[in-house]
Amino acid sequence: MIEIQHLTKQYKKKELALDDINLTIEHGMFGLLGPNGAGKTTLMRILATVMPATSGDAMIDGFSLKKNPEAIRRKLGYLPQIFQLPPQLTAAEFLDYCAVMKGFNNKKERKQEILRLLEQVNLTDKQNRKIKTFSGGMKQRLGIAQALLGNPDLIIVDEPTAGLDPEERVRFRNLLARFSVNRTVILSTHIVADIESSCEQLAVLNHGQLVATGSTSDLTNHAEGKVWEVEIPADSQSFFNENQIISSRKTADGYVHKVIAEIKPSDSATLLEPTLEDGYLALIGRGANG
Ligand SMILES: Nc1ncnc2c1ncn2[C@@H]1O[C@H](COP(=O)(O)OP(=O)(O)OP(=O)(O)O)[C@@H](O)[C@H]1O
Repeated sequence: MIEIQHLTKQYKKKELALDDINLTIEHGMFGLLGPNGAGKTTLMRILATVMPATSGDAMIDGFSLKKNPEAIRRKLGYLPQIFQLPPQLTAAEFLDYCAVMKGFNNKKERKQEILRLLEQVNLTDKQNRKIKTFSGGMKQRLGIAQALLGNPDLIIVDEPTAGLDPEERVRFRNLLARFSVNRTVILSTHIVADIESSCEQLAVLNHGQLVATGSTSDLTNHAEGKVWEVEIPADSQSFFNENQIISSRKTADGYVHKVIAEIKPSDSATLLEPTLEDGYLALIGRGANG
């Protein structure tokens, strides 16, 4: 279990990247959702002991991040948002190198561990191929294999699906969900679909602040009674601002907008059942993404 207590981060004299974060994360797959610049990477890097917090602490399975980062490092696997893989090495050579760095000194044990990991991430038949020939999805799977070295209790994965095609994204998400059965996996993303099917619990960060925690249905409920379908005839002007519009489609007579509004925006507007994405967009204060 992870208990984050009053965690704050300030980069030089800039505004707070994390502002007094308090959060409990249990076993299973946990989603950390937030728009670009929300503070997700900052939080992931602090939990992964790569960077210190300005103030506050987190207890990870009883160890303090501040007082005992080495003990936490031993229990932790981390896949950063941006990582470089050596293009000339094969998948097996790369994992062998990582295993040596992690202290696997026995050659036979190291080999067994690498074969186990390659199988887990479905790269056994690619183990002798050079990394420079790998697709984005294969590189991410190799990245998660190095994070799984030593069977850590906690895996932190920062925006892993960026740049993957839809099929690879689904495959990677399923892979993470499988690994979360006996451990904690924290998945940070700005893509709601990454969280929807796989995370029981989640938190939403925005401008360095924790704006929601709970289940996916708790998040969906933030948009309850606020999502409307509105028809705008071709000869009328749309009266919604960009932040309210979730989606638009053209019809023969004009447009149909899906919008977020606290009150019924027009007589003909129809109330819709919110989705998780609607809940998220309502919470961070915008309809249109980006
Ligand atoms: N090394 C740094 N020095 C100064 N400011 C930084 C640094 N890293 C991040 N920031 C700032 O801290 C805030 C949070 O950034 P962070 O990268 O943690 O957000 P994020 O949610 O991960 O966003 P993204 O999805 O774009 O990576 C942003 O305002 C960012 O500009």
